[in-house]
Amino acid sequence: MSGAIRLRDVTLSHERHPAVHHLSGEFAPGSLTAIVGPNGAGKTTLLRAIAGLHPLDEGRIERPAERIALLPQMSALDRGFPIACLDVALLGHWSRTGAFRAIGLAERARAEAALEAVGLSGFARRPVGSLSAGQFQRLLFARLLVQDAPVILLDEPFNAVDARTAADLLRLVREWHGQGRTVVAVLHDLDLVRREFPETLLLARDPIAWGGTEEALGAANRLRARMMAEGWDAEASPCGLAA
Ligand SMILES: Nc1ncnc2c1ncn2[C@@H]1O[C@H](COP(=O)(O)OP(=O)(O)OP(=O)(O)O)[C@@H](O)[C@H]1O
Repeated sequence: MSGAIRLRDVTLSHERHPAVHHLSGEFAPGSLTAIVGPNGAGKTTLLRAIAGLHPLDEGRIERPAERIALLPQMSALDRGFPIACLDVALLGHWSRTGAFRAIGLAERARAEAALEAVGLSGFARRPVGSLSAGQFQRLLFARLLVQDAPVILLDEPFNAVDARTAADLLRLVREWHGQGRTVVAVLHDLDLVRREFPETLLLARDPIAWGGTEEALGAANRLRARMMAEGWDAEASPCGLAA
C-alpha cells in the first residue's frame, strides 16, 4: 500500500491567528506516527489540513491520490443526529460510491462485518444518540474499517473511552499498521505513544521534533514545547510578523 504524505514548509492559521508554522517533513508509507504537543499546538488543524479540510497559508502538502480517512475528535461531532448505527458505518462507503449510487448487498455486509469487528454486533438499528461515548467511538472505527483507506488520521481516538474500549481500538490501529497503512494519531498519553508509536511529531505550533519516538520525546524537547506554549500570544499574527 502506498501512502506517503510530504509537508513542505506548511503554515496554517485560523483567521490570521497562528496554528502551525513552517512545518516540513514526511509521514512515510506504512508509518505509525503520533502527533503530540500542548493544547492549542495546532495538532487538530494539521490533521484537517492533511485531510484537505483546512486551507494552507503557505507551503505544500503532497498526499497520495488514494483516499484519506479522518476520525475527528469525538467532541466535534453532533450525536443528536437521528441516524442508526448501520447507516453511520455505511457512510464509510460514501467516498467510493458517491452520494447517488445505491448501496448494494456487499456494501451492507461489509458495514455489518465492521460493526461486529468493533464489538457492536446487534447495534445495527440502534440510533447513534443512544450510544455511550465508548460505543460511539467504536462506531466511528467501524466507519473507518468500511472506508478501507490507505491513510488513516485519528484525532485523540482514545479520549473519553474506558480501558477495554481503548485496548480494542488500539488493536485495530495495530492491525492497520500491520497491513501497511499510513496511520497518524493525535495523542496526549505519552506512555501510550512510547509503547505503541514508533514515530512522533512533537508540535508546539512550531515543529519541535519529528522522528523516532524516544528521541522526539526526550526531556529537552518536551521542555522546549512547554516553554513555547507558555509564550503563546493569542493575538499574534502568523509567524510572529506584524499583520
Ligand atoms: N475554528 C477556529 N477558529 C479560530 N481559532 C481556532 C479554531 N480552531 C482552532 N483555533 C486556534 O488554533 C490554534 C490551534 O488549535 P488546534 O485545535 O489545532 O490545537 P490542538 O493542538 O489540536 O489543541 P488541543 O490539544 O487542545 O486539541 C489554537 O490557538 C486554537 O485556539
